[in-house]
Amino acid sequence: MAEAVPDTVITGTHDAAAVLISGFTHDSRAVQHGDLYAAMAGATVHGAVFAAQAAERGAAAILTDREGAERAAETGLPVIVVPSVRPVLGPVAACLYDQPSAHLKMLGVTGTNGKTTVSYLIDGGLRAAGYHTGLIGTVETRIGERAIKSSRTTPEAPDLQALLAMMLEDGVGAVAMEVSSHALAYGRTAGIRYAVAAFTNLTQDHLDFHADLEDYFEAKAKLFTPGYTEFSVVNIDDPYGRRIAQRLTDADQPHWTYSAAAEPSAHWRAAHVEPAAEGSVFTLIGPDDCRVPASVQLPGGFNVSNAMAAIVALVAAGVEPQTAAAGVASVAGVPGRMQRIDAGQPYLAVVDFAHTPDAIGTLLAALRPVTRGQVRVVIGCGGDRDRGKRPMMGAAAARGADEVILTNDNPRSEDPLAILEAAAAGAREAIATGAASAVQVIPDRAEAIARAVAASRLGDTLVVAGKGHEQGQEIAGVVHPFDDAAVLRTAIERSLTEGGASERSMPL
Ligand SMILES: CC(=O)N[C@H]1[C@@H](OP(=O)(O)OP(=O)(O)OC[C@H]2O[C@@H](n3ccc(=O)[nH]c3=O)[C@H](O)[C@@H]2O)O[C@H](CO)[C@@H](O)[C@@H]1O[C@H](C)C(=O)N[C@@H](C)C(=O)N[C@H](CCC(=O)O)C(=O)O
Ligand SMILES: Nc1ncnc2c1ncn2[C@@H]1O[C@H](COP(=O)(O)OP(=O)(O)OP(=O)(O)O)[C@@H](O)[C@H]1O
Repeated sequence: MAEAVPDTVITGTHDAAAVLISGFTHDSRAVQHGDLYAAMAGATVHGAVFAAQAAERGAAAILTDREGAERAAETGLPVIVVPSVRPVLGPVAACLYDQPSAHLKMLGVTGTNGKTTVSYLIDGGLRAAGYHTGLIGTVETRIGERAIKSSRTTPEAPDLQALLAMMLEDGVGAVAMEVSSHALAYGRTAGIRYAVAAFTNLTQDHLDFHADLEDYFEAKAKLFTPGYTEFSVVNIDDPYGRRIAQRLTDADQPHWTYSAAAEPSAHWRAAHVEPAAEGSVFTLIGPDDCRVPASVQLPGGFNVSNAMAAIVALVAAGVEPQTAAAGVASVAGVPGRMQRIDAGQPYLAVVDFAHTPDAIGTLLAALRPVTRGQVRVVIGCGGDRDRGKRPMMGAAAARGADEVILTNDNPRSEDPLAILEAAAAGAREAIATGAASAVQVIPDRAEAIARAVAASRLGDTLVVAGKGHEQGQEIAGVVHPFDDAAVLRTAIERSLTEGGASERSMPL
């Protein structure tokens, strides 16, 4: 390992060179017998504080920096001291697990919105091409048919490399994975070189973590450089995508651009787009007179863009265009992303994960053309995260929906009413400047959903947004079971039994 990481010093009373390492973790609470424990500086505490705990749990050695060296040495374990721990986590983990990603076709997706959706669509295309697949992202990690719940969008490097090693052992040939900006800023994917990386879009999010939008952009832009990827696929309908494409052109790096808005300069364009509540049909036009009939089972124009990202990435990874399009078309749905809830009600009911101002605006705009009546949205904002986006989310909801019910998302450690007030202020501001929306605040999420269901009529659209696939609601540090899809379905079923109005039993 000392060769893999420059400026490494190994200390301790043992013969460090002879120590056998069987696993690797950055969390003392997860240490297992024989693990290397990475003790690093965090935003709140230095991991070396937990060196003794790691030793008690059976750690074989400690990897740390100069700041942590003394505490780590007190354990009596061999200590590997590097200038900074985070940047070496990926290369060290890759080395310990024998470079699993070198034997896998890796496809990475980044962008503020669409990572999960595009990853699932890529997975569908890879399966159609005959691959045994792996999937890593916000909703779950999948190794073939086996699903493991995710706690991060992109796992920390030791966990990520361990997952890739498990995939390889299971016979996985290709992996679709989400690459978050946190992962790029922290180097969680260091040690992986992607065959293809795709960029969907960039709008405001995560400004609790990134200094500003430019810092957020530069974190994402890293993925589209030769050290990270062999080939880039970039959405040039997005202004930040255009900046990345320009950099790739200037540096003569291999890439394809795509545009759902039929931008003539794009390598890949969508034509003859037919949107419907069930999804969209379109023709994909690409280089060398390539014309592929394509479709996506997820409603909304932005899902045409997501389908394009997936098909183009698959083709860049060597999949035949027709096979890629057929695989993407075969994906029946993505948990909590434009997920239709059908319980026999005469209106469209959808659960969606939109939790940024842009995603809410895009979501509501996409639902408007497939709605004959009113668009109604139930939405809240998460606590302990980007505060600046709350009024913007309230405003986006008020501009896009006829009726907005503001409710709790995951307030976490914050005062739920203060979060709701910030979102309501944005909604009021939007109404003052022309948005024609009725806004009410119902903090209890189940009650808000029930009230929205009670108000919904034939031809309306009801969307419960913000929590998507999540199975819990975090209030004051406690996670209570809560599943938007289940709560919405139950509320609809109850309203149909209790209501009985003839209007309610009519087909959509
Ligand atoms: C903002 C952020 O990403 N923070 C990450 C950061 O936390 P931190 O710097 O505060 O760490 P810390 O609490 O000071 O602890 C320092 C070190 O001591 C260790 N420790 C701590 C306590 C203990 O008992 N034992 C122990 O070993 C920690 O594992 C850590 O290595 O380092 C920790 C260890 O690597 C991460 O778990 C933690 O992710 C937190 C939990 C998190 O919520 N991250 C989110 C925001 C995130 O990464 N999200 C992205 C994107 C999502 C999206 O696109 O929507 C994702 O990829 O999931
Ligand atoms: N291409 C897109 N453009 C704009 N909005 C989108 C796009 N794709 C999805 N969305 C919206 O963003 C929400 C989140 O989508 P998705 O989970 O695929 O993105 P993500 O990047 O993985 O987000 P996260 O990392 O927060 O999970 C969706 O529920 C939808 O409302």
